[in-house]
Amino acid sequence: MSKIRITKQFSFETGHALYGYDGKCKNVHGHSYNLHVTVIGTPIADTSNVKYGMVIDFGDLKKIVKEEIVDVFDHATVFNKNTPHVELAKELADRDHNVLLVDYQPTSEMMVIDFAEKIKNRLPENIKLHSLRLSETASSYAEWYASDNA
Ligand SMILES: Nc1nc2c(c(=O)[nH]1)N=C([C@H](O)[C@H](O)COP(=O)(O)OP(=O)(O)OP(=O)(O)O)CN2
Ligand SMILES: [Zn+2]
Repeated sequence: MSKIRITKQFSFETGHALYGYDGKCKNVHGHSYNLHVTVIGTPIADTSNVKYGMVIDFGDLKKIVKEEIVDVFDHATVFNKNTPHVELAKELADRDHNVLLVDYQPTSEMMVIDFAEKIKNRLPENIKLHSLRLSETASSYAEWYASDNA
């Protein structure tokens, strides 16, 4: 049976700031992020399986990505916890803002690496993460490919 890639798209609104950056993105600001998640596998051949003909039910993929990424990052502001931004984060959290501290500079590149690990850990054994595309703006995106990281 052929290997097939299937893709589901997600969007979420997230704030961030790039500590130490030499441009306007050092300021707290936000993006309407767009995430394409592509997995690869073999469509189920067992006619008695309710998921017959599917690599993975789009609904099951949606559940994983929603729980791991969308529900966590949507309407949160992300800061690198290894920088003085941790103080700003604490102030916001104390005022009941949704703050997310991560262990990296929250660029598209670093976020997509984080997302790849989180999604890979949740996929069934027979389904592999093929690639991710994270768009920060209409003209800027970062991609993670399993083949680049084998
Ligand atoms: N390699 C990266 N460069 C930049 C990132 C990033 O994640 N990876 N992030 C930023 C800022 O957070 C912000 O996204 C600005 O990006 P930019 O594309 O420069 O935004 P503009 O609004 O200026 O884009 P235009 O569409 O060109 O107007 C900066 N760099
Ligand atoms: Zn930005």
